[in-house]
Amino acid sequence: MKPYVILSAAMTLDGKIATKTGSSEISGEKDLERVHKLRSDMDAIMVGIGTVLVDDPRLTVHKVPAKKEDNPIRVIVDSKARTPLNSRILNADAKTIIAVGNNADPFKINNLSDKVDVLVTNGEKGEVNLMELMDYLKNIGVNSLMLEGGATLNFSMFNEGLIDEIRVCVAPMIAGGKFAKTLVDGEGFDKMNDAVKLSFKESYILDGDLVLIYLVKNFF
Ligand SMILES: NC(=O)c1ccc[n+]([C@@H]2O[C@H](COP(=O)([O-])OP(=O)(O)OC[C@H]3O[C@@H](n4cnc5c(N)ncnc54)[C@H](O)[C@@H]3O)[C@@H](O)[C@H]2O)c1
Ligand SMILES: Nc1nc(=O)c(N)c(NC[C@H](O)[C@H](O)[C@H](O)COP(=O)(O)O)[nH]1
Repeated sequence: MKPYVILSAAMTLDGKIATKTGSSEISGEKDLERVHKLRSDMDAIMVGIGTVLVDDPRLTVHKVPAKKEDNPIRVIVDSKARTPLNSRILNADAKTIIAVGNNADPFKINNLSDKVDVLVTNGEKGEVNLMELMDYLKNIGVNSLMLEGGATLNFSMFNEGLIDEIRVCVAPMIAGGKFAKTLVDGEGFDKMNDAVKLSFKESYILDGDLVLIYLVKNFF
């Protein structure tokens, strides 16, 4: 069992979601409003620890008018319980769940547990078991989940067949750089035959940004 998962991201025309230094202001104002409306429509929002460490995101609805109840549950994929104790995702603006791996330091888990819910999962090599996390979320009533990156987590989620839909903003910019993060990094697939297949659903322009929506053809 799993929630319906929408991958939401903004990238430059050359597919980068951040520069090599981690700078990632890509969407225009109109597009950010679209993303925050989507946040308010979803039960939960998930990012990887890499994104928490670089961006210190709030993961709340703050670009369109909203009440506290409109904020989705925040889910962090954090194998080693490295979330800093002063991170904004630990504030009281929304419920937060931190999923860790089975090798995470019990002391760090305890510190995080004082502030938010911590779920210990049994993934390979101490990583977060994403299937187990999806099952847990669905069981607590999360029917829709917005995946907001980053590049590494996006690949794992595709690799395990857990993404249903993609909504990506393509901004009229080129960032370049072989060390810049792309929409999907991770190990990648060996053969184009193994690439995730998509079907086009919709596209539109918001100021200069192109919004593309695709459905994932899952064969799992
Ligand atoms: N433009 C956008 O839409 C957008 C959105 C989100 C993030 N970003 C950018 O992406 C960058 C961060 O991406 P990233 O790839 O470094 O980090 P990430 O956010 O993808 O986090 C990856 C980390 O999660 C942990 N993890 C635990 N279990 C895992 C599993 N099963 N699979 C994968 N990861 C697992 C690992 O420690 C791994 O290194 C930042 O620069 C951020 O600004 C951009
Ligand atoms: N759609 C989109 N356009 C962007 O230009 C951008 N940088 C992100 N990136 C998403 C990522 O998860 C960021 O970390 C949060 O957007 C941080 O900001 P918040 O405080 O949560 O609003 N997403």
